[in-house]
Amino acid sequence: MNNHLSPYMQFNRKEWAALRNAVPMTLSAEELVSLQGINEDLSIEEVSTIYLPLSRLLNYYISNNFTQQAVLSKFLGTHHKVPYIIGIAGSVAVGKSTTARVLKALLASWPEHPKVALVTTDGFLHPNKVLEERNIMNKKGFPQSYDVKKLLQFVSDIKSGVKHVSAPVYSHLVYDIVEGETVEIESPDILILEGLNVLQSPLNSNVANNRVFVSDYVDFSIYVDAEITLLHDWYINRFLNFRAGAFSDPNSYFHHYSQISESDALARAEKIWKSINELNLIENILPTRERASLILTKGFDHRIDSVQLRK
Ligand SMILES: Nc1ncnc2c1ncn2[C@@H]1O[C@H](COP(=O)(O)OP(=O)(O)O)[C@@H](O)[C@H]1O
Ligand SMILES: CC(C)(COP(=O)(O)O)[C@@H](O)C(=O)NCCC(=O)O
Repeated sequence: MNNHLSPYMQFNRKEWAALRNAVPMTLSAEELVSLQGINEDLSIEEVSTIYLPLSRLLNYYISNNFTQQAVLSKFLGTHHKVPYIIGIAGSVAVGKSTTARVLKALLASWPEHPKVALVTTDGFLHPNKVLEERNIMNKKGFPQSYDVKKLLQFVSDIKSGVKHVSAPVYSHLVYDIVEGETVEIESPDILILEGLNVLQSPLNSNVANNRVFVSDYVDFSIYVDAEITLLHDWYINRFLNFRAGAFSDPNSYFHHYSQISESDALARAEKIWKSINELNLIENILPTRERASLILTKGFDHRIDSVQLRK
């Protein structure tokens, strides 16, 4: 059902899936296997019902953008080619990185084989050392925990056509920035920028008098949404999975949680969710949802129930 006053066209799962029929799409057996490697819980039905039509839609937008750039090149008499940036935002544990990795694989499998790079904004968090000095370890993921200036410089370099750009790396397992590790970006056609802050504005950033937003550089933005109770469950599950994987790895931040009882670890995870991630969602992430070009709303089991596309 479409509400005339809403800036979005609304599709339920069935309506969105039907769009796929208008443009037949197939994936090779090899491509399906490689997608399953991204996340073993990701269903292939979900990929073909939701993510394939989405990648098809993005393909249209991106082709259109590249055609416009070719027009500009003709007009200016120069070679004008700038990467297309797709932003993916949403709560901690909603599935941003899984969505980003699926889209990366699908976009790269088009016949044109565009070069797709993926960067997560976690890499632009201040290292734990700085968060500790500033006494904001309990604000990790909040606007003040990011080096926004560095992040803006990164996206600005990409959009200015700088050929070689590098981004710092964050590890969930180490629970910190990995010193000396970077992702190297070499003139991609498409950059997927994933993180809870990609739609945030200077109003909640830590750069005084800054008038530029990360989203100013984003061509198409996706907000992945779900009810808080589901997000809570997905966060706790992921925490317990990290804990289970950390029993034998003393370098993992979660190793500590593998040394205490499961119920104590669970109580700790509940507390972190409530006092940090849920609070951040309500104060800083959810208010950015209506700035997105597209909203994917998940239900039980990460199944996408509805899609809203900006008119
Ligand atoms: N489409 C999906 N189907 C099944 N499980 C998923 C899906 N997307 C994410 N998950 C699971 O949900 C949890 C959070 O996903 P993740 O991609 O790490 O979220 P985020 O990057 O938003 O923090 C992980 O345990 C992941 O395996
Ligand atoms: C590093 C993060 C801010 C990033 O979020 P994500 O990539 O999981 O969406 C988050 O995972 C986090 O560590 N939050 C702080 C509280 C905690 O969960 O430990």
